[in-house]
Amino acid sequence: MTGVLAADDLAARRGGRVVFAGLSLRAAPGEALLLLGPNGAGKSTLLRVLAGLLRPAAGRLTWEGEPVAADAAAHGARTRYLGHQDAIKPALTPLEDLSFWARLRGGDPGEALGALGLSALAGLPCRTLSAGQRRRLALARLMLGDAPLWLLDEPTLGLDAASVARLGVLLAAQRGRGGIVLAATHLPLPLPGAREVSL
Ligand SMILES: Nc1ncnc2c1ncn2[C@@H]1O[C@H](COP(=O)(O)OP(=O)(O)OP(=O)(O)O)[C@@H](O)[C@H]1O
Repeated sequence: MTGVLAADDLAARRGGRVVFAGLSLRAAPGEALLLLGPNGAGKSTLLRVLAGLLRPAAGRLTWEGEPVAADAAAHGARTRYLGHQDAIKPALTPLEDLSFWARLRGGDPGEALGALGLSALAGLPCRTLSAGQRRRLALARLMLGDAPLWLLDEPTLGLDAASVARLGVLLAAQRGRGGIVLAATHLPLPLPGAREVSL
């Protein structure tokens, strides 16, 4: 499940305004990149471009040397994107949520619940979850199916210390099996040896 992500001379525009230009990066199997910069610098925008959700205004984005735009479905399948919104249906339970995604992607919903400390909440409607519990459920989805590219926008927002440590275990496992992690953050993340990309 390994591969190299490369961006060359990327530019992105939001609302008609250039947010960044001339941005290049490369992430090899097992690597982690931290996207840093002030509010509005373009970190979320860059993650959306890398996820294939936003077309770059200029530049080239490749996976294993092939343009990702040439096969958007393949890029979607290899990517797990965690945005600011947790995209959780309030009527479903955490187990139902993860079971839905497991049917699409594979993996074990019970294991994913346990990894984020959510087993005791498995049968509650998601509308009753706290903000941090919802974030943990969104993070638990990362465990379903092996995707080589994880793109995470403020993954620790709202998490308690124990959950940050649990996330650290997930991130280390992803890198250990040759996956890539790119994370935008204003907070310290459990990503030892991550390279920093400043916007
Ligand atoms: N949907 C949109 N329409 C127009 N402009 C947008 C849109 N989304 C973001 N922008 C603008 O693009 C710029 C970059 O926003 P982005 O969310 O990528 O920044 P960020 O670095 O992630 O910020 P933060 O640290 O606050 O999360 C900002 O100036 C923002 O106002």
